Formats: sequence, structure tokens, C-alpha cells
Amino acid sequence: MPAGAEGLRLSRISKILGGRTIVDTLDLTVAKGELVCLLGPSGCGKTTTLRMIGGFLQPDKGRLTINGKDFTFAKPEHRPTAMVFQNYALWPHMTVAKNIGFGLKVRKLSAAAIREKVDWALDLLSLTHHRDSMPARISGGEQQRVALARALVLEPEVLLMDEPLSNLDAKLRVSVRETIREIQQRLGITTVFVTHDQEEALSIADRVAVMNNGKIEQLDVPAELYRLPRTSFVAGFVGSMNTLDVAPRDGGVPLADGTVLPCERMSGDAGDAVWIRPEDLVIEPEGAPGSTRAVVLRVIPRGHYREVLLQCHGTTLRSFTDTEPEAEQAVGVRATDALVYADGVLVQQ
Ligand SMILES: Nc1ncnc2c1ncn2[C@@H]1O[C@H](COP(=O)(O)OP(=O)(O)OP(=O)(O)O)[C@@H](O)[C@H]1O
Repeated sequence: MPAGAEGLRLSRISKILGGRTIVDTLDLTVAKGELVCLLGPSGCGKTTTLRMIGGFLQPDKGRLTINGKDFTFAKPEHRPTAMVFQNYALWPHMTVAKNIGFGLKVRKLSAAAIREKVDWALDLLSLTHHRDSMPARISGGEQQRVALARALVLEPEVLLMDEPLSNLDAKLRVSVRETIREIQQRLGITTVFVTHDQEEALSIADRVAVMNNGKIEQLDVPAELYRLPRTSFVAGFVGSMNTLDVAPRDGGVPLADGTVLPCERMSGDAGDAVWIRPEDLVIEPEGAPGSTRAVVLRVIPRGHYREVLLQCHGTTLRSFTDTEPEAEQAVGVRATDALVYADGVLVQQ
């Protein structure tokens, strides 16, 4: 965990639902002001974990503290948390301003205090011009900003977000994501953000917790998670990979016909799988020293780079490259970096 005070701590939290262990003795500490993403495939227990933090579900085992105080069994309304949902969950018959102020009304704040806080939130999220609009009349991105404003006026110590961007189209997703991150950092709110989208997690989080079967497989800053995925599950979930089920040999990677693809750096020298990121597979002119021959099968333009499929001694490889090879062209390839796994666990020298 980064230096600084602790905001949220889950200690050995478990939850059984329908006779199955959905969250399994999970430990997670989030620093004050930090944004941690829970990332993982459908059904791995992300939402169940978030619902336990929000108090909508009670853990069967374990303990949960917020800023040092125990809230393991507290009801949602007695916790210093606020949740933003995937489907916005706005009241359709209330204006934007009334939606934002609803939780404050429930808390019996004076009309003047509610107005002041709602004005602050409208301004923060650039929604002032929609103060009197009905939710159905504003866009999806604006509706999600209203949902965020409604959570923020409650001044939560921990903000919980459950796939808040998944109902938005790709372009809007990026812009609302940037708004969320900017405001979260400006206000310094401890945040747990659930997503199954690895690109979203890597771009918004201070740290990402990759979950599998109710457990956290790796909790790390995005760059480290990408650079050194500690299990093949994490490696398969974060970024793109060439996955070869072979043992490394002679400082490289044996291909289908036994030829060794040279590799400059390998995480280890013994294992049962070698994984190479496409950007670590370099394309050079045929016969370049330290390379092995390959034939280009397909070139897919990806904007500022190209995705190239190669036939290399009986093995199909994928490279992301700045070079401009053509289909059927013979080239040289070599790997700069490779991750070696044994029984699904990263081998490090
Ligand atoms: N009330 C329940 N009774 C039985 N099983 C449940 C219940 N709620 C959730 N589950 C199961 O728990 C598992 C984890 O659900 P959860 O919603 O936490 O997953 P998730 O990682 O958030 O996935 P998704 O991205 O699909 O929402 C799923 O297999 C789900 O079917």
C-alpha cells in the first residue's frame, strides 16, 4: 500500500452465497485518497465484495474498517460510504437537482444546506445548466454524472463504483472516466471501482486488484501489473499475449519445428510456458543478426501501430510494430522480453 493513512481495510472477508464461496478470505487495504480497481472476469466476486463494503451484504467471516472504525455489520445508511451503480438508478420523476439532493433530504438537512451542497455538486460536474432537467431528457454520460454528484454530496469517506461506465459508448466512457478520476483526486476520496475492462482499470486506478474465484491474485500499480503479471491468469487478463506452452531452451523459445526464437531477457530459465507481449516481438529485415525467419500472414492497421500475424517455424505469432511489413513478406523476428511460468506462476530469477 502507498505511504499514508489507511482508508479502508478488509481483513479475511468471506461470503458464501447459494452454498458457494463467492469471496474467499480476502484481504484488501486501500489508502486514504487512493483509487483501487477490482478487476476480474464475470462471476469472480467483484460486486459481492463491493456490496459488503457498502453494507448491502454482510460478510460470513472477516472484518471491515473505514478510517480505523469497525463497520463490518453496520447498515448501509450508517456507513460513511456512497455507491454509484452501473444503471445510474436515478429517480425518473425528479429533476436533476432533486435527484442530487435526495439523500440529503433523507438525512433531514435544511433546505438552505441542501441547496448549497447541490449547487456545489452541479458546478463540480458541469451540470448547472441541467439543474431543472428530468433524467430522461439528458444523455447517458450526463445521467452518470448526476449519479456521481448524488454520491458526492453525501461527502462519503469511501466512494464505491460498480461498473459505472459500462452503459456508455466507447468515446463517452473515456471522457466520463477522466472526469471521475479528476474529481476523485481533487477531493481525495478513497474509492473502490469495479470493472471487468482491463484498459479502464489500468488507466484510472492507483492500484489494481485482479480477482479470480473470490480471491485477489495480484494487487499492484498498473505499470507493474502489466510488466510482471505474477500468475498466468493475471497475464491473460491484462493486455495481449503470445502464449506458448513450451519450456524455454538455449536462451530462447522453442517453436513448433524445434527452432529457437532468440529472446534478450527472460524472467526465468525453467518453466512450462513462455508468454511474450506482442510489442516485445520485434520485426526486422530478413537475416538481421539475432533474429529468426518468419513470414507475414496478415497486417492489421491499428492507428498509430500495426498488428502483424507471423508464421514462424510452424508457430503463429502476433507482433505490435511501427514497421510496415507486407503480407507474404519474409522478415526476421526476435523477442526482447518474455515471461516464463511454471504451473501458472511466474518464474523469476
Ligand atoms: N444471492 C446470490 N445467491 C447465489 N449466488 C449468487 C448470489 N449473488 C451472486 N451470486 C453468484 O456469485 C458469483 C459472483 O457474483 P458477483 O456479482 O460478485 O460477480 P462479479 O465479479 O461482480 O461479476 P459480474 O461482472 O458479472 O457482475 C456469481 O457466480 C453469482 O451468480
